[in-house]
Amino acid sequence: MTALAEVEGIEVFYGASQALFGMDLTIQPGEAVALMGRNGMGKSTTIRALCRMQPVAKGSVRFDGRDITALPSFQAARLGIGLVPEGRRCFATLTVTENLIAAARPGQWTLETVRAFFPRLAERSAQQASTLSGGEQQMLAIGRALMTNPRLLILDEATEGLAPVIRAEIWAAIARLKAQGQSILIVDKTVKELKPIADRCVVLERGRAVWTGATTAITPEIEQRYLGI
Ligand SMILES: Nc1ncnc2c1ncn2[C@@H]1O[C@H](COP(=O)(O)OP(=O)(O)OP(=O)(O)O)[C@@H](O)[C@H]1O
Repeated sequence: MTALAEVEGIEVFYGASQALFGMDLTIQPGEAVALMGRNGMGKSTTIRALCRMQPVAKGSVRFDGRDITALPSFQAARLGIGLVPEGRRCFATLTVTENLIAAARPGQWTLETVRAFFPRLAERSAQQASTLSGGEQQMLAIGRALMTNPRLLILDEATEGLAPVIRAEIWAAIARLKAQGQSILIVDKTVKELKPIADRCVVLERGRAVWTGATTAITPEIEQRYLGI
């Protein structure tokens, strides 16, 4: 089976400072993979490299068997890499509907199906994105990514800063996507919330993958060693 996404031995720099030191990551079709690790270990940088928003100095990025290492980000998006960025970043002055339509590309996800998936967005159709609650903005950010009909949906800290009840709602939505066969890459910090959703976990330490395995195989020792504060 051809992997959906394959990051192999990548090195990434911010100016003179190196952030990734031979990072590897594979996502199979239909798989939900969690990218974990302490602050500053390179999770967001790995995502940025995969989305082609960050140049890769060494190694390769492949999507559906195709080498995309040198592709610009808009072309990676066209191939089906859909990012829900950290901090949500919707168009603040546009309405919910305008935000969704602006992202649209042909496929099963349309304004109607996204509204049915997040009824809250249907209720808020005409409301400006800037006036939505944090949870609603997160739903809109996910809705926007779905509107691109991504083959791989990437969620960077999707539940950060949200109240527990809203977090649960977002996790439930992600679980529904996973059940529909959506391939997902999730960056998040809470093992407890990731366990029921992610099939596999890749742990980063100082810019490389140091542990990978089934999410169910994460022991308290692994948590303490790589994720503990
Ligand atoms: N724009 C940037 N310019 C310079 N250095 C950066 C930049 N973005 C990230 N870095 C550095 O690259 C390294 C990896 O950062 P990255 O944001 O990928 O980590 P992370 O695991 O996503 O962390 P967090 O959980 O805090 O978001 C860190 O040392 C960070 O300081």
